[in-house]
Parts: sequence; C-alpha cells; structure tokens
Amino acid sequence: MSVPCSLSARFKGSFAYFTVKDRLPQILTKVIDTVHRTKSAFLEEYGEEGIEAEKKALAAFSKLRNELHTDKPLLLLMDNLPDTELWNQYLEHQQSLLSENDQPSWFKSPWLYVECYMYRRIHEGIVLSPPLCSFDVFKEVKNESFFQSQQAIIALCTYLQELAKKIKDVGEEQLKEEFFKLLQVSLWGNKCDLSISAGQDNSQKSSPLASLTDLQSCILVNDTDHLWTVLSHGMKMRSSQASVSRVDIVLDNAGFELVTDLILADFLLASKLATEIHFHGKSIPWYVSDTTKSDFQWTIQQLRAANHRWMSKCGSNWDSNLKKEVWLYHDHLFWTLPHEFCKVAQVAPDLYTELQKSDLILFKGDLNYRKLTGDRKWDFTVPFSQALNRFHPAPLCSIRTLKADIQVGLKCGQGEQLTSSEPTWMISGQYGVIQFSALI
Ligand SMILES: O=P(O)(O)OC[C@@]1(O)O[C@H](CO)[C@@H](O)[C@@H]1O
Ligand SMILES: [Mn+2]
Repeated sequence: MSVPCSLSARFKGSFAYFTVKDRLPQILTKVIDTVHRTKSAFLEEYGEEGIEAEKKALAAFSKLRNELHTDKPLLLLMDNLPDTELWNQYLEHQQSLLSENDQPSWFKSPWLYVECYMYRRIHEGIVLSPPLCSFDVFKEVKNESFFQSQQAIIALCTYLQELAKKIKDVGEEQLKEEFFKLLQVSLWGNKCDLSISAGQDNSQKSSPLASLTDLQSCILVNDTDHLWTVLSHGMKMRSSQASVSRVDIVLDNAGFELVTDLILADFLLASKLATEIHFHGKSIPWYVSDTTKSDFQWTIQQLRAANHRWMSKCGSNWDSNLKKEVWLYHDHLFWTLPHEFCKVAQVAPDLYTELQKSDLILFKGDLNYRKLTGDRKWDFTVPFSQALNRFHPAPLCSIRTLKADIQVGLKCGQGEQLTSSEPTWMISGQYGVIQFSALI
C-alpha cells in the first residue's frame, strides 16, 4: 500500500518547521537552565564528581542545541543502552532512503524522527554524565504541573468517590453516561502537555466536569458509542463465563492528564466494564511531560498522602489495585523509539503479542496519534483504519486533542471548513477526537 510522505521541517511554514526552528531549541534551553540550577544539589549529593558531571551534561546539551540550530547531520548514539542499536539502525535506514550526497538532518528528515531523536539525545547526555544517570531533566516541571492542578484533581476525586458509593445501583443508561463523561475528562486532560507549551505552565485550573457540555462540539470524531459497545458487550459475555476483560491505556502526560486516566481506569474496574487495566508508560524522560514509572508511582503516592479525604482515598485504592495486580504498569522501550506503530510487530514482537491480549487499547495524546498514523500528509477524509497501515493488535481508540497538523477520518469538507473558519484548529489543542478502529 502506498503512503503519503512524512511531515517534516523541510516544508517551510509548516508546524513541523516551526517546531524544529523554535520550539525544540526553547525546550533545550530550558533543559540547560534546569541542569545549571541543579548544580548545588549535585554538589551536595555527589561532591566534586557531581560538578564535573554537570559540566559534561551541559556541554553535551549545548552541542546538541548547536547541531539543531545549524541543521547538522544526525549522529549515531554513543551510549550503550538496550535501544542504542535500534536507534543507530534507524539512522542507517534513514540514510539509505537518501542519495549518497545527502545525510539525515534536523530540517530535512521526518519531523517525528528528529523530534524523538532530540529527547533520546538528551537522555544520552545524562547517561554519559555519571553519576547523574537517573536525573530526570523534566521532573521539576512535571511535578509543578501536578500541584498547579490541585483544585481540578480534588473535584475529580470527589466526583469519583461519590459515584463509587452508588455504582452498584446505577442502571445501564446512567453507566453509559458516566463513562462518556469520564472519557471526555480524559480527552480534555490531554490539553495539559508541557511539550506544546515548551515547558510553560499549562495545567488545569478549574473543574473539568463543568465545561464538558460546552466542549462537546469541539470533538470532531466521536466514536464513544463504539467503545461502549465493545466494553458493555464484554461485560455481558463475562457474567456468564467469568473471564477477564482487559483494557490497555497507552499513557501520555503526567500531571493532570495522568490523574484523568487513572480516574477513568478506576471507573472501568468499579463498574465492571473491565477486570484488568494495563498501563503503558515511557522508560525515559520524553516530550517533556510524558509519564515514566517514577511519575506514575509519585502521582499515586501524592494522592495517597494528600490532606484531602477523597484524594487520599483514590490514592490508596489505586495503590491496592497495583498490589492486587488488577492494575499493571509496563514500560516497553518501543514507546520511546522513533518508529511508527505499524512497525511494532517487526521491531518489538513481544510488545505486539502483549497488545494482542487486550480487548481494547486506548492511545492517549497527540504523539501517539502521530505514531498511529505515521505522521504523514494524509488527506482529512482517509479512513482511520487505512492510516493505521495494518497496525491492528486489538480494537483500538485514539483519544487526543489536536496539536499537530495531521487528522484523518473527517467528513467530506469538514477539514476545509475548519481551516477557513479557524486556521489554527489542528495545533491549538482546542479540538479533540475519540477515534475508534475495530479489528479488521
Ligand atoms: O503527545 P502529546 O503530549 O499530546 O503532545 C505532544 C506534542 O506537544 O508534541 C509535539 C510538538 O512538539 C506535538 O505534536 C504534540 O502536540
Ligand atoms: Mn506528551
């Protein structure tokens, strides 16, 4: 099957161009500033060795920023991590697509590749600066964004606990309504990412439940009914056979968005729409605010320890879900590779086999959407299942706010109409999709 070309900074004036030219250097500058500001903590923890490491990391990041600014060729990774070889093979593959005189570079290669590559090079800079190896350059902003969303988190935890009290008596119609509501909360939670805002505060300040009705018209594709059919069918089948219904959530951002995902996951178990939830996070710091294992655990511990009855109730329930293994956390290295998802079966067959066990996979966020659709110049009306390019481990759904200029599965004329009335509709995060594809 032929696929369109990749989005790339080589298209001047595109969002990819703007990202590589302005947003990525801004993020790198913030990284440099963070490491610099942490100097005294490094000194305290590791002595002189910490200071030497800080200098080494800063030199690596300044060099990286310079390579980016001047559109230098992309380089092989020099660390020795489990994914190093895969990254270096990917560079060779990109090279093989070019003529002999050309080399993959920041402003010429696919946007998805170079953007992922920047985060992997940041990680390399840290890993090659021992003893800083486990320092997360984005931890501080992720934690701040959690604290800045406190009121919204309290509102959600309170709502969930009130719902939990009556859940056994809730009829099918109301259950469906509650599911729709919490799914939308999780969708709009995706507005709060720190990559699009280049690390600036982008947290949820007010209760997200109050604005759902107003926001409904901003959901451009809403396949919630299909999701409901899959989940409620699973629930009915199970009552006769005592089997499991497994939902996988491929997580995106820590902070408020993660809490909305955990709230949804809690509801799926409490309502018996699912019996097992598998979360997939990132194994290295990624796209500023993406969730790592440490963010996942930290968030649950923060809730547990909170000085608010319903917040701490949520935290302790979630802790016990993990202990009972009805919630499971995975962080396969594939999620931080530059590959499109249609390559999972080939590059990470173990992950593909794991995903095939799912009854429904929810992919959160914009980057996952870009990877699902290959980050290509698709027409707006191309069916989602076609853009998936044969990636189909299980029924799946993308839940994303639009923050990159790619969107498929729209009605004829819908994209063009939005472009003329609201030129920034694809990158403003004001619109969203809940886009489903059944097994074919
Ligand atoms: O995956 P997320 O957190 O929803 O978004 C990540 C993101 O901000 O990073 C890219 C730009 O740098 C955009 O494509 C996208 O909006
Ligand atoms: Mn993200």
